[in-house]
Amino acid sequence: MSDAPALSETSASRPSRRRRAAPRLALLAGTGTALLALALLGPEVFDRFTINVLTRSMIYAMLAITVDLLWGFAGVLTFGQAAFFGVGAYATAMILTHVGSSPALLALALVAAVLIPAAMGWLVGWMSFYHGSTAFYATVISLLVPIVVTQLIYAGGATTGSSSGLVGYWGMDLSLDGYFRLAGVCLAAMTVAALVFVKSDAGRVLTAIRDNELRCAYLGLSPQRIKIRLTAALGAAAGFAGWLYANASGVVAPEISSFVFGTELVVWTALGGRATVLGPVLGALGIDWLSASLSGEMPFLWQLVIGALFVAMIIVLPNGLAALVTRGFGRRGGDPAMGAAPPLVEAPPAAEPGAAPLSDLSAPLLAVRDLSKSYGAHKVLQGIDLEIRPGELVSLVGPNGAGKTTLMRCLTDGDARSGGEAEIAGRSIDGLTPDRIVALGVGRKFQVASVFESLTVAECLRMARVSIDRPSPWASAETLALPAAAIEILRLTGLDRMLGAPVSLLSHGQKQSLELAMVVCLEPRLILLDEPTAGLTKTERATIGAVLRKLTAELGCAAILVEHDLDFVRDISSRIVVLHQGRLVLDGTVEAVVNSDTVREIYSGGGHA
Ligand SMILES: Nc1ncnc2c1ncn2[C@@H]1O[C@H](COP(=O)(O)OP(=O)(O)OP(=O)(O)O)[C@@H](O)[C@H]1O
Repeated sequence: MSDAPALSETSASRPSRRRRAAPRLALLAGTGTALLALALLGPEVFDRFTINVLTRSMIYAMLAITVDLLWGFAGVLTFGQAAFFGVGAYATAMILTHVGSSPALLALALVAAVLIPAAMGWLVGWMSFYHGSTAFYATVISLLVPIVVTQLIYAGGATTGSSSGLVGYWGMDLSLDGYFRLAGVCLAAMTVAALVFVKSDAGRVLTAIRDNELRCAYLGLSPQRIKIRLTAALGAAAGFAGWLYANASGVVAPEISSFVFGTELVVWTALGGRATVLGPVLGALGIDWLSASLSGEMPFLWQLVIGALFVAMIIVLPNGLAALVTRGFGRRGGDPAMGAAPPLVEAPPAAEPGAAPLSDLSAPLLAVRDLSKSYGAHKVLQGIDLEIRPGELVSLVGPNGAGKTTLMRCLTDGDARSGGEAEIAGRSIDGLTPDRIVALGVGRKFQVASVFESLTVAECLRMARVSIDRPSPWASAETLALPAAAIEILRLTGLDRMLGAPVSLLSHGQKQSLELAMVVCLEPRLILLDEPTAGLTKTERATIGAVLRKLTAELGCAAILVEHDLDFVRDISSRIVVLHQGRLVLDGTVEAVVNSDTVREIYSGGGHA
């Protein structure tokens, strides 16, 4: 793919890419070096009390990074990471207490401390993110899991040590300084790995999910599956931190798996700086160390002081401590259109999507029979029969509330309709989730532009290709490889000169065009467009019309266009279908429908069923 010829490259893109890569590398190198220096030189500088406290704080900081990846980057507010940490620590302490201590048993404890929380994380993820669950439900589960784990520890008797915990077992043969250095090196490694991951293309997927889960699903991704895997992986990382903690502290107690500790982790992450990686590290190190120091010096006042400090920090540094450190790194330039972006290149055509290949081009790409949809007793769609073939541009018109958007939903979510059949390229969509229907070759553009507000134009387009080009978990692709049709949309709308611009700065029309380009990036065979020209200028409308005509007439896609602008519909459609009060009342050529008395009656307010 990288051999493909460069089709477009703004004069600013290459130099600015270098400009932006430098601060990123500086941030990585600076963070890694600072943490390694702390790990290696700390024992020479600090007293024993500080070394003791900071060893624990650094382990907590590793745990806080897992909270940040889930909450800051993927948008899943979690109080449950303490449970995975506790399970890892207890698995270690129980093996070392009840089985014995040897290098082999320490290794066994490490395996158990990672695998058990990973399996638990997968189960918790599955319960939290099953199809149809809500963010609130996931957060409630994350509160319940630490409560259940803590209760199991209390009920465990001599096996878990109940409320007294476990103490007196032999961990690794390391001195206090040795544990400090080990914790510091592990924290440095985890921080750098997390920073590399969140800046990679795979890491951007988490931000995309946080921004707009529905759009992710309609780009062929499964946010549920991704979040389940993330929960399992971060459960394993928290378990590893638990293993280190059990070794370093020589004691485990039920409090380390409690939701109170889970909540503290969230507070540290928020005060340090959510979605920054550095934030949770600074938050955990700073607040845990400060709490430990103040609690010794002011046993009755320290919580009041810490509370006042929290309030002051929220007012003075709403973006967290990390904002102080990262202020000089990676700031975007003043002109959004001149932001860094990889050069555009043409991508080779993707492999045939999952649906049966269309050997006969006259065979329907979409076949709908007797489709119906009701909300309770309210029948929104009834007896819809529709067939669409490759190359057709079918406009779906009808007054407000006729059921047009509902029909689009029923064609892109296999669970949405109440009755009837719908097939894409001969394959029933029964029970298929939107991402699986996208894999059959369907692209959907929503009525209100559905893009990713926290990303740049180029990053949005890259997300649109993730289901086709597997993203790297440690790097950002050097080029932006898109289908020729998507590149043409970008050129016609001028977005090719704004690839580095943050989406939040785009106009309404630019967002509509960007979403259309993202849908076209999927190389769909059937495109569903819900009012793509709403709010656009005449020129922008003409551009979208030209693109749609090319996609259907020249490239053989089929398209269903929901549109209120009848002049636009007349100009570009090959067929018009009229929906009225949930029924398909007309299906014919442009001339036949436009001149029909039924349409005049419907649009003049008559035509009630
Ligand atoms: N989630 C829902 N629950 C209950 N009723 C709904 C729901 N979604 C849509 N409806 C109803 O279904 C009917 C059709 O709505 P729909 O949005 O599909 O119409 P439309 O033709 O797309 O209208 P518009 O042109 O205004 O977008 C409306 O009466 C609407 O109130």
